[in-house]
Amino acid sequence: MSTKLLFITGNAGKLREVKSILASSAGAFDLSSQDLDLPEIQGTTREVAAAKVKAAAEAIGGPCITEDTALAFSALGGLPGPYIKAFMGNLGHEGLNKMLVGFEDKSATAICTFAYSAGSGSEPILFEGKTEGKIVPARGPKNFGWDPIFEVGETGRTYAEMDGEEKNKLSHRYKALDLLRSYLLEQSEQK
Ligand SMILES: O=P(O)(O)OP(=O)(O)OP(=O)(O)OC[C@H]1O[C@@H](n2cnc3c(O)ncnc32)[C@H](O)[C@@H]1O
Ligand SMILES: [Mg+2]
Repeated sequence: MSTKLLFITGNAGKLREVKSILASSAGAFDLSSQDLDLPEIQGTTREVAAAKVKAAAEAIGGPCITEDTALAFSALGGLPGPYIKAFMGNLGHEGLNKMLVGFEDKSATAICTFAYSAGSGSEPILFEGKTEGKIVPARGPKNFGWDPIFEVGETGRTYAEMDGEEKNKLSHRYKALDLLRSYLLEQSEQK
């Protein structure tokens, strides 16, 4: 029997990647999604993720998952981190590069935190994936967020320069989702 997964997100790029990453677990998951406007608190990536899935589970009244993406610049002590959406929206690719002018260290960590709640009132469980890289002037198609300015590890390529399959093998999202997938498969075996 397949495990039902309700992914609360308003982000089409996330949903596309989650579907394609889970496609390798043929038939194990029955994924649906819903867009809810949830409050996102201030705090660490873990605090933000836990609060979001709690709010989602209360609104839905049942089990669900949420996902939070952070982009942490080393030179800025981990900022913008969970606030990357506002920085990206207001400053764009060029502005994000300009934030690091004056710093030699352009390294950054992409962090994905999936949060699972078994239902309203139940304690969230978090699954975290990280991919190291550096911030560079935009290269590649501008389809998804800050993909064009994040050059991955030693690959010499930005996320945007990779095809979906390649990004989904090494991305922050893949690593976090793989942990969530293992957890859910174990749970369903125990039933
Ligand atoms: O409804 P939710 O799931 O919260 O979707 P969101 O778009 O609000 O997403 P976040 O709060 O997690 O903010 C993360 C920001 O980073 C962007 N982003 C997320 N994952 C990304 C990825 O893999 N590559 C590039 N940009 C990404 C995303 O578009 C947002 O601007
Ligand atoms: Mg959001």
